[in-house]
Amino acid sequence: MLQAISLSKHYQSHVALDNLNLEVKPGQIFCLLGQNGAGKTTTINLFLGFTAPTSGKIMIHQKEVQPGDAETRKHLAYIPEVVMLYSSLTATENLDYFSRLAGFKYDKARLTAFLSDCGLQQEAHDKHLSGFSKGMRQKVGIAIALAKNADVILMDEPTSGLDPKATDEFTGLVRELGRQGKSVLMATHDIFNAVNVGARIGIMRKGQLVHTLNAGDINARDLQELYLQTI
Ligand SMILES: Nc1ncnc2c1ncn2[C@@H]1O[C@H](COP(=O)(O)OP(=O)(O)OP(=O)(O)O)[C@@H](O)[C@H]1O
Repeated sequence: MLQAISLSKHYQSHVALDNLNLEVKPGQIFCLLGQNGAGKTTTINLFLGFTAPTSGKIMIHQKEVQPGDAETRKHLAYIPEVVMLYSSLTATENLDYFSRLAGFKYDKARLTAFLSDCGLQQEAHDKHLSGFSKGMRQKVGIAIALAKNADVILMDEPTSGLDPKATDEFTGLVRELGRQGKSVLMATHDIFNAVNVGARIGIMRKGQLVHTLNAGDINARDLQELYLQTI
């Protein structure tokens, strides 16, 4: 479980996050919406322990996150807008390498199963990443998160630049992560996708979480209207 408690982050006199409270339960997908500069990436970076809060607390499984803390990082996986992988290695080699870094050693059959479960076509498994589309890289990124056995997955605009089919496939994978009991916090600009995938939706403005709602209680059109009124 993820919690932000009265979380604030200041950069000199600039307030990037202002007393943010949010919770993502196991199996829950939480989509964070907000204009450029609203504070979504700052929130994710604080959960990742990349930077320290000015005040307030970040909790992962009831344990406070300290910047650079290896213990809490074990539970986390991160899917950024562009997943950084080794272009000169194949999909299987990347998965093997990052799994080992996280302390897991899998045989070839298991590595293949992770990649297939994430929808990467078999013929791509042993190809170098240099020829992969963004959607294919995102699938390898999710496979790494699964292989790492992370139960908290943080995503920063993971569908930006994906075509509608790749976005739909990605959405299916994220829903599956939720079914497996993972907590997913996703920053996105994609209102339709947020309604489609998100159990909870938060709208941020100027570092504050202004609205939190259930995806089931709103359609994309009404959410867009609320979003435009909010920002
Ligand atoms: N390292 C930094 N130093 C100074 N200001 C920063 C730093 N990082 C972020 N900010 C500022 O904090 C605010 C929040 O930025 P953040 O990147 O979290 O927004 P965002 O909602 O993720 O935006 P986007 O949708 O463009 O990714 C912005 O005003 C940004 O300029």
